[in-house]
Amino acid sequence: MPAEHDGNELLRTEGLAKTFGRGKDEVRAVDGVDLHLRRGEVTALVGQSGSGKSTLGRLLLRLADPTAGRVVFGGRDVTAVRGAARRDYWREVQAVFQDPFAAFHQYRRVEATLATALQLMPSETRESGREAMAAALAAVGLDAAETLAKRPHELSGGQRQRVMLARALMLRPRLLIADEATSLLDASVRVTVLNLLADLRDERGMTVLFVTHDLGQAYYLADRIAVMHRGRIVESGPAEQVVAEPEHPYTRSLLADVPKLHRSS
Ligand SMILES: Nc1ncnc2c1ncn2[C@@H]1O[C@H](COP(=O)(O)OP(=O)(O)OP(=O)(O)O)[C@@H](O)[C@H]1O
Repeated sequence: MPAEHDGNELLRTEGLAKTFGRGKDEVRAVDGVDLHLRRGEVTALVGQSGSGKSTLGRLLLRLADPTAGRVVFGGRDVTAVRGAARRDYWREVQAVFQDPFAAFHQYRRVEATLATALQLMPSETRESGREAMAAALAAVGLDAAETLAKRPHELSGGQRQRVMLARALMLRPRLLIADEATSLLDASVRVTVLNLLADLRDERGMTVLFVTHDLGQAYYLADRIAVMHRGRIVESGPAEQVVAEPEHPYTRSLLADVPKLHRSS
């Protein structure tokens, strides 16, 4: 796949790498990745467990420092942003993860969880925090009056994941990274969340990086698919093309093992 340096590009990585350990224990979790995310598109990053997807996601989020390479967001090199500049970056790039329980305190009410997003908002807009919470909950199909006082155990898995999406949306990010965000959900709820991500793209023009081990879900949702294997992107292109005419043997092996979307695992 040739590099795309068109005006539609929101994020790109250049030779991005992350190595853990040394000598014989060395693991090249991310090994020279050139990833391109276009504005207003869903790109799926697909690979089996251990292929390096989460490490790449953490590098993009600036939660880890790369061993080599660059991350360019909106034309700006963000590879080494820290402190206030990193907090600014997090307004533009938000993430939801597999287990919404893990990210937040078990006994914390939804309102307190959503309030943590306000800390990242510019102070002049914090006044309207409650409205921002209600609007974000409405955008994910939840009612503020019913939801704000609830604790995680009073919500279903799908509702919890939608609360985490609402939290991310409050910051109106330009890029949303969804890392196995639908993996633990029941099949019907999973389709609801996948459709919600599609709506965010279609109605808000949001750019989404959808990280998954499941090529079936990737095909359902994504405009483009990048296949990751042993720290490298081994194949990428329009979703139709990658699925219909896979070039790499690893992609073909993933295809042979596509779980049906309506199955729960
Ligand atoms: N902090 C770390 N220290 C050492 N090795 C690590 C660390 N984080 C990840 N690795 C290794 O890097 C490789 C890629 O891991 P990573 O979690 O990114 O893969 P993944 O595709 O996201 O898999 P999963 O879906 O199971 O999380 C694995 O071999 C893993 O053991």
